Amino acid sequence: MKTIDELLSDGVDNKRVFVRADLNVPLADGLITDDGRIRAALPTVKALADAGAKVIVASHLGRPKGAPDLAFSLLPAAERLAELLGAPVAFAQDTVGPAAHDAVDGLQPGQVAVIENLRFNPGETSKDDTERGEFADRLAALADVYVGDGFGAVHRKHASVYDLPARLPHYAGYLIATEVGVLKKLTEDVRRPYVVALGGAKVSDKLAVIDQLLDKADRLLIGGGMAYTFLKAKGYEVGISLLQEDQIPAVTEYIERAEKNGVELVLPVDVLVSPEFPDLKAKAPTNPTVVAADAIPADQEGLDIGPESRKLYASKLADAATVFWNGPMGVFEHPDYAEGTKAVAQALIESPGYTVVGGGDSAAAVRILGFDESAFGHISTGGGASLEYLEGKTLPGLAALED
Ligand SMILES: Nc1ncnc2c1ncn2[C@@H]1O[C@H](COP(=O)(O)OP(=O)(O)OP(=O)(O)O)[C@@H](O)[C@H]1O
Ligand SMILES: O=C(O)[C@H](O)COP(=O)(O)O
Repeated sequence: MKTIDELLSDGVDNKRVFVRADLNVPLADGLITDDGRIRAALPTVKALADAGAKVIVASHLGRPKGAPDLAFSLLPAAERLAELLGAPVAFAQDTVGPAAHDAVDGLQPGQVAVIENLRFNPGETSKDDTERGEFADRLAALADVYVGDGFGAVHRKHASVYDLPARLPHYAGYLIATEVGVLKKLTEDVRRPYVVALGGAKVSDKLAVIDQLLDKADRLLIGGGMAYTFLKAKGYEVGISLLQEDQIPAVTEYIERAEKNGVELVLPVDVLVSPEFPDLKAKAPTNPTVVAADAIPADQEGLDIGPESRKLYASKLADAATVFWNGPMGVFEHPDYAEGTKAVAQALIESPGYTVVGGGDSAAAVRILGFDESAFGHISTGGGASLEYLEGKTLPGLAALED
């Protein structure tokens, strides 16, 4: 993989450089609630601008349906990028149309433009190679060189991630180089005990990584919405908690394999329950009840790990030499259900080992809950991407930068 340093040493003065970043930041009422991914894009954008390139920054935001939808405009991200760069950033209201070409044509060496959300075009995410290729051709017309730096999206076989680099000289940006370096350590020469904490809501997305980790990790802590599928597989009732019924056979096999492989699989011993999902906007108090994990009432939903589980998980993290954590332990967006996630974050901070936070919502949770980012070994910008890397999958956005 050629890196941006090679590009910079060859010289980029006056060249149009397309940077595929991941500026997919969480928004509430049009305001960015966590700008971590924009800050993570800065080293590459700055280095290129400082070297005199005309920098075109492109990204997706959310999952619009292949057509313009202002709720998913990249404008707030472009404005934040300008603030962080301390320099004006042009914004094009389309992606490959006249506005994008005007914005690029108007760039002087050292200036930056952001083009509108790539996913406003059906070609970006199309499963059809020709449709994706046609969109990639139109993107390629904007630039002379491609820099892949959107680590959070490298697991997507999308036009700007996979097809575009094949059409331009391509290089990996600083963020991708850093992220891959860290994850490589976890797959190659991990220091033990290696403890993995998994939570969040997307059980089916995370099953494949559990499958892999059963051969690699020494201890696996399960929390968040996915814990209830495990508790159900153990024969407990889970009330109206998040449950992926169809995954129970797979999870049952994992529980058996963990035992066989000597992997310690740790499940919550108590949980916080409530009759309904909390209002994440108003955040009104909900008076949750603590119940044992095997005694969840039929009409209640488990929304966080309980106080005994918090202590248990912290103790299981205390002697780790390496920790990988992905997915919040509860519905941390509501203060009544943030304690489990806080306890795990705190345990990582106190851990003497090397700690990696695996992206997406967990990284946002760390920052939103007020933890100091520098207290963690590495906070990845990619949730799904880091998990797929650990699964050992070929990631389209990395493969495309390799040849
Ligand atoms: N017990 C629970 N019931 C329902 N939802 C939960 C529960 N615990 C956590 N969540 C939700 O899980 C969501 C995060 O899950 P997700 O799987 O997306 O995490 P992630 O892997 O960090 O993020 P990403 O996939 O975006 O990188 C949060 O919005 C949180 O509210
Ligand atoms: O948030 C993410 O994990 C990345 O930006 C990828 O977004 P996606 O899951 O919508 O492809």
